[in-house]
Amino acid sequence: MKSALPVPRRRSLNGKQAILTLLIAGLLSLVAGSIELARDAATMRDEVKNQTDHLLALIDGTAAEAAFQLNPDLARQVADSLFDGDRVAQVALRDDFGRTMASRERDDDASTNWLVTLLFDDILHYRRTLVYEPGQGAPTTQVGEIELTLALDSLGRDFMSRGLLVFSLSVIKALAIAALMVVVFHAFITRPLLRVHAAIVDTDPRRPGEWPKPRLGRHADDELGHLVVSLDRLLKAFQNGLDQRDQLHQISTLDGLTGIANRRRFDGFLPDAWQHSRRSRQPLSLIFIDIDNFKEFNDRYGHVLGDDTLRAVASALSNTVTRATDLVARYGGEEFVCVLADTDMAGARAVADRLREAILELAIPHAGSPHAEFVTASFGVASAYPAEEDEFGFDALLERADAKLYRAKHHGRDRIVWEP
Ligand SMILES: Nc1nc2c(ncn2[C@@H]2O[C@H](COP(=O)(O)OP(=O)(O)OP(=O)(O)O)[C@@H](O)[C@H]2O)c(=O)[nH]1
Repeated sequence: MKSALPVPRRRSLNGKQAILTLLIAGLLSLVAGSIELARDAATMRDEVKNQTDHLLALIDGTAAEAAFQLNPDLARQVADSLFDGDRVAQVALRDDFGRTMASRERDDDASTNWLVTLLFDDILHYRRTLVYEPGQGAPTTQVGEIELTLALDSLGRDFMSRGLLVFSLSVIKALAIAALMVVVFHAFITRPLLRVHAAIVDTDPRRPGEWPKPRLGRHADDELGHLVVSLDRLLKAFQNGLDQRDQLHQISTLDGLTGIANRRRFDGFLPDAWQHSRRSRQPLSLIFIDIDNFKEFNDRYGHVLGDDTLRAVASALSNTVTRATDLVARYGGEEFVCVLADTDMAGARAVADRLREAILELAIPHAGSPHAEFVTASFGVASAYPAEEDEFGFDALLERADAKLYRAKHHGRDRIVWEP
């Protein structure tokens, strides 16, 4: 029967593991990306300084020549060559008196962000003194200067596009490692764990010792393998406990002398049979059986033979009533009771006839019996169709069967008395 309890929504261990790993990976990739970005910014600063120094070194001779000759055309050519592209915002070439010989300037975008300003503001400006070397041992002369300012917006654009690439690559690397970790963890840890979980879920709680113990292969020697071994021991011990409980329960419901069901078993069985009949709207019958003049038998043949007789009668009764839904029990002393499920009065009388015959067929001598030379028994039969509202009617059925048995005894024994 299915439990009516609400089944809690199961969350996937795999899913949790994947989300957690991705979260950690995301966090790590942010940190790693930022570090990469900082390193790239430092590299870019060095590159920009070196390139600019190199550029200024390249034009240094020509610029000095232009300043020395006070040649504005050459000075313009120098300024133009430096101003090529968008990296330079402003360039000016001055003679030794500070007069501007050539200059170029473009508007720098003022909206450049704070990070770019912070990173590059201190390497934007360059000023070089122009020195003329006449050669042939003549002394060098200072002839002017060249001033150059780099464009912050251009540097910012370059840095942003490089940074985006570096940062994206770092994030992609971290995510790829995380995905690999998810797959590896799933294969090595989560999947075997889930197999243990599935095996426990599939275990029949009534037969825990027969659980489908998972084979974990390469995990046999590690903690997972030990977990399965410990679980196996635990479930087997649990199974032993259940088996012992069942054995004790069986022993406690069996009669020690005859081996058939005892009074305790009968007391539990009758109400259940009654409820079953109520539900299925089937009749239920009861037969009380009492060996006749058994006191006399004991007195004449002794208790040992008396016990043998009780065993033989019990065996005859249980061999006659063989349906799984019926029960033969020793009610007490030399008295037996028989519960017949789904059986009406006619059926119960037929069973009682067969039981009487079975006892007679034993042909156990009973010299002291006033009415027969063999052991006989008296029978009281009662039957009922349990009504839906009659939950405890089995007590009345018991009383009625007992009353019939009393009448059978009263009317000379060795007989079956039934209702009405
Ligand atoms: N050997 C033996 N005798 C038992 C056992 N249990 C009950 N008895 C005997 O069964 C006898 C029952 O005697 P009564 O109740 O007087 O009934 P009865 O002699 O059979 O007479 P009716 O039932 O009226 O025919 C008693 O002598 C009990 O000692 C048992 O386990 N072993």
